[in-house]
Amino acid sequence: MACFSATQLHALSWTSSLNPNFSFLAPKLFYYPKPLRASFTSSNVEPTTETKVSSTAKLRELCRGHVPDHVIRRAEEVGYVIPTEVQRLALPFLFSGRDCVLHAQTGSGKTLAYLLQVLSAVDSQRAAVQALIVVPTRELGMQVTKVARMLAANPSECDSGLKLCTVMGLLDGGMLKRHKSWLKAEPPTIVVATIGSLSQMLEKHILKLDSCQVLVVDEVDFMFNSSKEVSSLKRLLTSYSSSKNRQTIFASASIPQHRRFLYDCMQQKWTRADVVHVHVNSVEPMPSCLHHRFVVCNKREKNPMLLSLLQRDSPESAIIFVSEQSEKSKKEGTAPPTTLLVDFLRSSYGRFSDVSLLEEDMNFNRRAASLSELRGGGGYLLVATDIAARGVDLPDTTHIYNFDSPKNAVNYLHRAGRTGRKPFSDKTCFVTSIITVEERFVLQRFENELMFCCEQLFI
Ligand SMILES: Nc1ncnc2c1ncn2[C@@H]1O[C@H](COP(=O)(O)OP(=O)(O)OP(=O)(O)O)[C@@H](O)[C@H]1O
Repeated sequence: MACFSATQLHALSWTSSLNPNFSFLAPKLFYYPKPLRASFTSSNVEPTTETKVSSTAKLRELCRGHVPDHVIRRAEEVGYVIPTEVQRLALPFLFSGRDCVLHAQTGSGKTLAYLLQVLSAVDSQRAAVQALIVVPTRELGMQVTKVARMLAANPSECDSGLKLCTVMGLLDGGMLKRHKSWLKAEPPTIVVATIGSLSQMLEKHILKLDSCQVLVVDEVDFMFNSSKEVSSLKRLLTSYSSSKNRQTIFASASIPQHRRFLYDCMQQKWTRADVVHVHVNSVEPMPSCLHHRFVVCNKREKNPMLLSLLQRDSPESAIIFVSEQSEKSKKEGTAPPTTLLVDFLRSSYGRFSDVSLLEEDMNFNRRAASLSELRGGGGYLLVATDIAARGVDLPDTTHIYNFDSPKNAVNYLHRAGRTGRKPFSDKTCFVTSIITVEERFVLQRFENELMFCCEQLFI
């Protein structure tokens, strides 16, 4: 094995981050001197006196003078009293108006961090779109819209005749006709949008971003990696509005080659040059309360193996990830693997009254119904494709099962991150992969890249 000095390694890691061809150096993390738990990079930003926050400060103290009092009260009412680490570190930068890349573990509270800044920047008395939040899926969009509306709601001011901050969900599969009338009649203060619906509105000049002060792109690495979305996203960042006239916030739990990404942000003018990279927990990309396990079996034994695992674990609430149906199998008219598994579980596993399903090919209403049923309370068993892996917040999930292996380490991280989503809880949650012997080395690669250890179960 080649041996590098710390300086050489730093240089290599920098080069590898800038040049995608160096990505084979991924396990470099093992040779790194232990990085800081939280780091501020790109423009070598260290917290200044104004941005330094005591580690015991409550969310109220952090937000005072920036976020309207009724929003802070709402946040407290729903239990957001102590800030999470990313909130404590990022909010001072966000409130100062700096562009930020929020790079922190799944379930660490990035949504509340950017929503508090959005609600501090907008003026609800102005009828103009002042903040835009772009998300990759309708499901995540509905969730963010709901949290934004919940925080913005203020019945007492409504009574006193003051206008409330309005939030529009401009999401794929929504009623675009109704949204057009809404935008023309009285523009909402905040728009949460998927890029497809947003682009239609921008191209037809129904939505204008002249007054947009804050632009958030959630799950930013996913958006830049999606061939369908990337050109629209780039147009949004540079043509439809200018980084000079807005605050830009990017968020994700995974930003592979983040130095390269920050370099691109500045070079391509997606952000201003003094963008801050708030990187929390760079040593541990996944929450530490997760216990990772695997079982080995033949492909044909996967169903009974899953059943044995469910009977053994007796999960309170679980998500089972299954691969999407291949184009070939669609053409052949075969039933999707998700449907087959749901049918199998419905007939052989009686612990839950029903097994829910969430996948791309379902119509949007059924997808929405599936998620709201789960949020209704009580335990659930959800069979899903990777559509549920990004951003979806079902905090009661205690177990994740990878019935089919994720395509890469980033997908593993986001699937695993659908559990362990209670920021101040140490309760162990389980991520279990059902693999064949041949897949063991792939899982080992994920373990190296994401720095976790998987225990083998013998059932
Ligand atoms: N300060 C807080 N106190 C208590 N709970 C919080 C706090 N901030 C966020 N949460 C809760 O933590 C959970 C995860 O938050 P959120 O969805 O923002 O995570 P995230 O960082 O965006 O995760 P992902 O990368 O998976 O999208 C949510 O259920 C949210 O309500």
